[in-house]
Amino acid sequence: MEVLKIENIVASYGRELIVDDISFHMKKSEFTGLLGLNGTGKTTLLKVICGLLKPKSGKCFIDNKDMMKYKEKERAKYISFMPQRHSIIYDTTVLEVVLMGITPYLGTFGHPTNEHRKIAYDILEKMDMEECANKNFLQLSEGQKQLIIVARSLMQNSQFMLFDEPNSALDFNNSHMILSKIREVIKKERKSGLITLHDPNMALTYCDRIIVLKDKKKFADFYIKDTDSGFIQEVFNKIYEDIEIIHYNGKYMIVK
Ligand SMILES: Nc1ncnc2c1ncn2[C@@H]1O[C@H](COP(=O)(O)OP(=O)(O)OP(=O)(O)O)[C@@H](O)[C@H]1O
Repeated sequence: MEVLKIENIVASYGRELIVDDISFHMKKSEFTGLLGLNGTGKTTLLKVICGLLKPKSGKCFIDNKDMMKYKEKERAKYISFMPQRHSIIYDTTVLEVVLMGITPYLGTFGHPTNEHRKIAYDILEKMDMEECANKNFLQLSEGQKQLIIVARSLMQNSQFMLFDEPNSALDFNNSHMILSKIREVIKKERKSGLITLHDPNMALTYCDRIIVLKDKKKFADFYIKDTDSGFIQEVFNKIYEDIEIIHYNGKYMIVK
């Protein structure tokens, strides 16, 4: 699996058009930030890409196979989606939540093996969360829950990983930790990530490429290292207004 092609996606809820003709490709070893103001359709687009929402028109292809031709469980082996809000409402341990990531690989009556448990522990350890493994998930703080849901996505180990604001409830340190962890997995294992973020500086720090949505359309799509600061400033000024771009330690940062 080399490329996920997102082609001419149009999506709506009822009559209201939300995403209008968006196309791009997700490639191996690439980490892409999806930016845009509240309500610009970022989550809607992610839901279409992972197959949770049927588009009005347009298609997604993995290596030229229409993704809708895959059964849900099969598709989950190729694409993971970390939603903004988890739907876990029953008592279960943190470890069991992380192990849910392995479900697409198990048969109907299959259970996670000891090897799976070891992998889940390792992921928790890398996030400094191993001491929580046997705690009740529902009793964690919202930020800790968010870390565990990211861990579940990493456990799923899909080629294409989608994350919807995985750092929205995280403190400054954990926010940086989780973004650098996701980047590390993408680079080491040659995966491909698409992440919605509200802080453009996090995107400029950790992503290779930035896609910006505006007025239901793809407004900009650029690779940070190939793009000059003037262009980036122009794009972000049209979104965030009155910003300036500064160059610090080899990275761009924007200030308002
Ligand atoms: N289930 C739904 N039914 C109807 N309208 C919806 C639904 N989900 C989202 N919308 C509408 O679609 C538009 C885009 O929402 P979406 O959640 O995709 O935006 P977003 O860019 O992810 O926003 P945010 O940054 O606030 O998370 C919004 O106007 C929203 O009200």
